[in-house]
Amino acid sequence: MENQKEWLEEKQHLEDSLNIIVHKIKELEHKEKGFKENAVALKKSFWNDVRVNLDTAEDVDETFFAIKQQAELLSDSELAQERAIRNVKVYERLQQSPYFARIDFVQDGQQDPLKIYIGVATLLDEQDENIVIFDWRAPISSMYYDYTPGDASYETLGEEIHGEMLLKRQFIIKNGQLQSMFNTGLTIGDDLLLDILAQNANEHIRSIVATIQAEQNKIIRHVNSRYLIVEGVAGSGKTAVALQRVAYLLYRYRDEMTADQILLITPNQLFNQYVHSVLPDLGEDNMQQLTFIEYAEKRLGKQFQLEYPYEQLEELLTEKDDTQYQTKLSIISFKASLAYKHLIDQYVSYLSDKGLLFKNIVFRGERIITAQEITEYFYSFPSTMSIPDRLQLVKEWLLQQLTKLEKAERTKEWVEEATELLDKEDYSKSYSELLYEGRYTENSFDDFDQERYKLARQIVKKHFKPLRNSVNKLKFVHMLGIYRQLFDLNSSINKDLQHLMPDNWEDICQQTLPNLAKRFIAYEDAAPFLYLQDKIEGQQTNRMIRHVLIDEAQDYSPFQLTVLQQLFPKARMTILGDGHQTIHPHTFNNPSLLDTQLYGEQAEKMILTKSYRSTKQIIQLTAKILNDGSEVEAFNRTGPEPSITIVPNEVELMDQIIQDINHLSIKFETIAVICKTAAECSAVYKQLNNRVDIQLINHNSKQFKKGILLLPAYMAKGIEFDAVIIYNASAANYSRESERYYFYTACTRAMHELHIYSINKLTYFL
Ligand SMILES: Nc1ncnc2c1ncn2[C@@H]1O[C@H](COP(=O)(O)OP(=O)(O)OP(=O)(O)O)[C@@H](O)[C@H]1O
Repeated sequence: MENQKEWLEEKQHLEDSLNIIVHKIKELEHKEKGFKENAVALKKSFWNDVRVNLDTAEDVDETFFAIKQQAELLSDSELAQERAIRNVKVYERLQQSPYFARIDFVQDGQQDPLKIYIGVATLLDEQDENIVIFDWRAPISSMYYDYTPGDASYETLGEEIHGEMLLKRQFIIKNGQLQSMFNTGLTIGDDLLLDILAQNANEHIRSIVATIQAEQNKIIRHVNSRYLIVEGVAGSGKTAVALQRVAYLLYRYRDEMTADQILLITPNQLFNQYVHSVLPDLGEDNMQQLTFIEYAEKRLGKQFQLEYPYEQLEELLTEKDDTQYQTKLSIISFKASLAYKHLIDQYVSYLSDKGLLFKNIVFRGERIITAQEITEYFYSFPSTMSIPDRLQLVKEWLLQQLTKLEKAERTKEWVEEATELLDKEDYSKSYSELLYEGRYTENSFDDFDQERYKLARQIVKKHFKPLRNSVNKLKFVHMLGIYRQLFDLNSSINKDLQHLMPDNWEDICQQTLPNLAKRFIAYEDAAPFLYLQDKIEGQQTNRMIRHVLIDEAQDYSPFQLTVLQQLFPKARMTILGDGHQTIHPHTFNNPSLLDTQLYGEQAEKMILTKSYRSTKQIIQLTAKILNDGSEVEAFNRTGPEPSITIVPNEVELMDQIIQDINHLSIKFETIAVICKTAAECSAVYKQLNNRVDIQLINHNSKQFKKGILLLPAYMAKGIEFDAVIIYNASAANYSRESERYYFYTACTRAMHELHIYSINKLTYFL
């Protein structure tokens, strides 16, 4: 009876809230119409309201200000209209589901409890006086995530407010209809969470706003330290939390920060698509997204061929020869290390006195300024000046030299010839320019010479323009040569800096030089190359970005972190990852980005130990792969035991996988067949393609649709699927200790079912 009464009361409350929302929408639509009409009227009357008078300088100023004022009025009206449209959208979202929770809280010293309804946005009453729905990010809403009924507190404006939470209730409201409600006890609606986690996977990660757990809430709302490091087991919600955190930061700093000042660094384009819908679903604009290789490509891609991380991985994962494998691995991990950064720092000090390389400046096949001349000019400045400062002076000097050379060039024969060959259009352009400059008089004697002179000037200027541009961009610095010189065993650098070079330095040189000769920058060289370039040419920075989040941080090297820190000097950082999912070789034998020591005093670390993605059975099996005693706490959701099947050959394997797919397709929407490499995927695709409807995902894939997917493990990073089939977990396929975490990452993508196959002997990881 009591329940029935509460149900009816809540239904009534929902109806009242919906009425307010309808009222707000109508009001806003009315206002929006007004702003629109105003903008149209302003546009129509724009020139009537501005008196254009250009007679005197004062008149020009007056006209300018009148136009500016009118433009500002128009822009205000358009902005107000945009804001109104945006708010209508927020209310329309609230109309579907105005709130997901209610807490009743009585503050110490007060009598009446406050009923706090919590939703994805704030709703005020019709008079705009009282809050009907609290935004989930409001300080008071924090209690919903942090406490169970009983003593509770929250912090607002630096003050701690204490009291008692009398009730904590959750709602499921869909299409404006109350579907269910339940009072919760110990943790936030285990039932609701269970319900959500048992659902099928999606092409996009979902918002977790209604079921954020207390330990996740701390991360979302943390604002104290410059660096927040989050180490969390597979499936513990790191990505979900990162996205909720962006929404929180946008709310908390809404007057200071916009979505385009937040950057999420992601592993690949597929992942970008996977996470891109959460913020719009929460009514916020999306943050910017970038992969490290995209950044490197923006800076180096035009001049060099860059190796993609997947290419590096494929090469290592398919390397059969153990010695070769170890050599490659050690080279890659040295180039990712802070020891290598130190070597480059010392190299830069060395270059301060000698050894910087320049290019000749060539015009029409002729060296007009030699590299030697530039070198001499550069080193004529004292070495107390920084290299970038000296390069700026060299640049100015070169531009002056070019101006002199350009003048001298005008009388050369080739210019005369080029003038003869000009078409009518160029002539008339030069004629009108001369007229504009007041040098053409229609009747003066030297008009013809003037025109010739003008044309010659134009021709030479046009030919010199690319040179000037290159000088302005410091292209005269021979960056590739400078980087290459470091690996030249015959150069004096190798003697001077020998004490900083590892034992296998010769191997490193032998492997690097042929690449550089082909203008090929291996993935492990990208960050060091950019770092060296910045040290020499001057630091490139982006001061607009205020917060950088690095997801899957375990796969970035300390060197890459340095490059990012220098690139975004104004940014705070949230760094999320799981050491057990390290798959990129450059991180092996190097400090992890999850290690606070890399950041000094300014870092705080938070740990997530509970996994929400997979069933208890899957978590128990995958935890065994780690073999280091580490514990993964499973959320209490059960499912069938994962299967491990040994088959004698590939034909049998295909048959079994097809059987599995057919069987799994009945209950699930997204089934992934995960292979070790793209090469293996291609071979499997050929076999499966005409027997089942399967999507092949590779490094170029930007999105996936629900269905059956075939992909290499590195592309599945960060993503999840209803069921996962591991293609061939044989001892032959996964034999190296360094592939353990790679295999673990693949298996932990499964939410509900995991099926592992092996041709003959199974990998020792299991
Ligand atoms: N509080 C929560 N409420 C509902 N779902 C949650 C919650 N926390 C995590 N999840 C769900 O658990 C799954 C795993 O989350 P997510 O992908 O963010 O984990 P992760 O730590 O980034 O995993 P990995 O490191 O393995 O890629 C997702 O489906 C996510 O929606």
